[in-house]
Amino acid sequence: VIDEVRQSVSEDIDGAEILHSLLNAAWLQSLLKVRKHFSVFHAAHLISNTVSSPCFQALLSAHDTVAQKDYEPVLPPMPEDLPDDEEATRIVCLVKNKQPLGATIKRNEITGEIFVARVIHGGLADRSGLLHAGDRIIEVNGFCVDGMEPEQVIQVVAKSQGTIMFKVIPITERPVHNQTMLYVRAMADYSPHQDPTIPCADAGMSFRRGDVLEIVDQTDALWWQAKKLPSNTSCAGLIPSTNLLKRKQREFWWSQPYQPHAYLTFYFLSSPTEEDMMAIDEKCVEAVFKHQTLTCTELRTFKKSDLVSESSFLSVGFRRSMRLCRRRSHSTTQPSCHTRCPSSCHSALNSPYEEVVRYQRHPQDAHRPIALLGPPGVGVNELRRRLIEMNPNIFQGAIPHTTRAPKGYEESGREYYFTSREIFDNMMYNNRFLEYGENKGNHYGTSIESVKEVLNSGKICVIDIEPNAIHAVRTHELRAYVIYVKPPPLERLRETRQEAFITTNYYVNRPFKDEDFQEMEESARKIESQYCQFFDHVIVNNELQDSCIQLLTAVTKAQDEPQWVPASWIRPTES
Ligand SMILES: Nc1ncnc2c1ncn2[C@@H]1O[C@H](COP(=O)(O)OP(=O)(O)OP(=O)(O)O)[C@@H](O)[C@H]1O
Repeated sequence: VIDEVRQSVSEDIDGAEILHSLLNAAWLQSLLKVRKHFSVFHAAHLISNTVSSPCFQALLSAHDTVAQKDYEPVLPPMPEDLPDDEEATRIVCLVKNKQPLGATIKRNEITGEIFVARVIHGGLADRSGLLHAGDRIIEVNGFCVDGMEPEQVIQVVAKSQGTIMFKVIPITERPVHNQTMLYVRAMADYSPHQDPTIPCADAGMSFRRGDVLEIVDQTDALWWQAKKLPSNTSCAGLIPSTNLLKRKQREFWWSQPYQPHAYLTFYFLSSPTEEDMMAIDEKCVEAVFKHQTLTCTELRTFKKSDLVSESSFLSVGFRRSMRLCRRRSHSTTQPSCHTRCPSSCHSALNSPYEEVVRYQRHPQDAHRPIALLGPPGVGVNELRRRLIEMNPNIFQGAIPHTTRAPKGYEESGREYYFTSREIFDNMMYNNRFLEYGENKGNHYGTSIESVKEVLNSGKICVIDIEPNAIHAVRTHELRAYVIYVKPPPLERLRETRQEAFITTNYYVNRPFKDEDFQEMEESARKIESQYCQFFDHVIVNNELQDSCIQLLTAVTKAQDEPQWVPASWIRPTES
């Protein structure tokens, strides 16, 4: 066609005539017919495919469900007697349901006016988007609130049924919300009802060391808003900011007799400093309802019967002398077993919140080492031994270093790495030991390299550590998963340990005595009070078989499922 037209143009023939004959050409008419049929068929085919797709069906069904729903209660009509300067006021109707309203109020002590002090993230007020911190409340359900006590205003709100109507003068300049996503692990306990400085205890959120918190609002420099994870509530609670909590800890620490780790267990909070007064001397009242849920775990991959297999294996890292070094450090006030403290550990110790991120080990990455700890005699080594024995192709201990001479049957790199005192000291000064100690004049230690050696071979390294070596394994370099083995109640210890033997300094181990159990419990209490925030998992070693299954489950999860880990492991800030 193009050729024909081109020819006609060059021959200077009447264009209209050509166009007429072209459009009437039989071939063009047929072509147009085919095209028409094709496009109708194609569109119909496309539509029928789309409509019958499961997604579209689900969408239609969702639409029908929503459309059939009656949304109750119907909001009341807008009041007719709105003042002339209606620009300046806003009527906000919120329908009460079982969720918290999520706002605190305060009174200006000079003018007697009532203001919204804080809107809690995720609460009803926040989700409505209609109430903001700084809005002045003039009326609640038709009651003028000026001059009322905040508690009286709350009473009015509490008594109202169905709908609550607020008449407010909106704040002219709303503060910019600082809502960067931040997850932290609490390094201290906090209870809002024991904190006289919190602006509104009912809006506060308690937490315990080790809890993972999602910080949802940092607008206020002193009081952040957070949710405890895992959470099934949309409404956040007030918690002290890092700086405020640090200050409270410092004040508490100075008010206590000397205790090296007092800051970790503070509950009672001192009175606010002058700087605090400006921001937190607000009279705030609110009722907040909260719920918590727990999740449960399941065993994957291995069968219970696997746990009793009796294959022989090389029992690396179970050396008695190394364990005795530790035992001595428990029984004396002077530690005879020392640990490496990486530079990041000091900042971790000083901060009340540790920033964490969700970390999922990539299948090609090295495994996470498993660090077991517990009070002496609780069964750390029994569990570790059984785990390795069950599958020596997957699990292995780290080979310790020693300065003692090898015995006839021993080989360097099998039972121990036999090293000179000079090399040992060198490694010690260069922070290459996770922990080290002395027994009968000989030195023993577990090196970072020996752990990495196991990991590099593709196996999961399972070590037992002293509690104060936690900081040495919770590093970007090792990324250990820490499991605490806790003794069961005294009664259960007596029942289950009838055949058990305690490791002693003497050649022969002896059966447990009652005072051993009591010492174990006392030691467990101390460990928990200082280190529980660092435990990734806790196993109560009651029935040995159950504990083995729990250990295996935890170890599998540590490798295959996402975990909260310090953010510094993923984006290290220190060299
Ligand atoms: N759940 C249990 N039920 C019965 N006996 C147990 C249980 N757990 C461990 N035992 C026994 O208790 C004794 C002490 O356990 P284990 O040697 O593992 O202690 P440990 O925690 O490694 O302490 P240490 O290093 O100080 O010896 C062993 O005889 C072990 O078989």
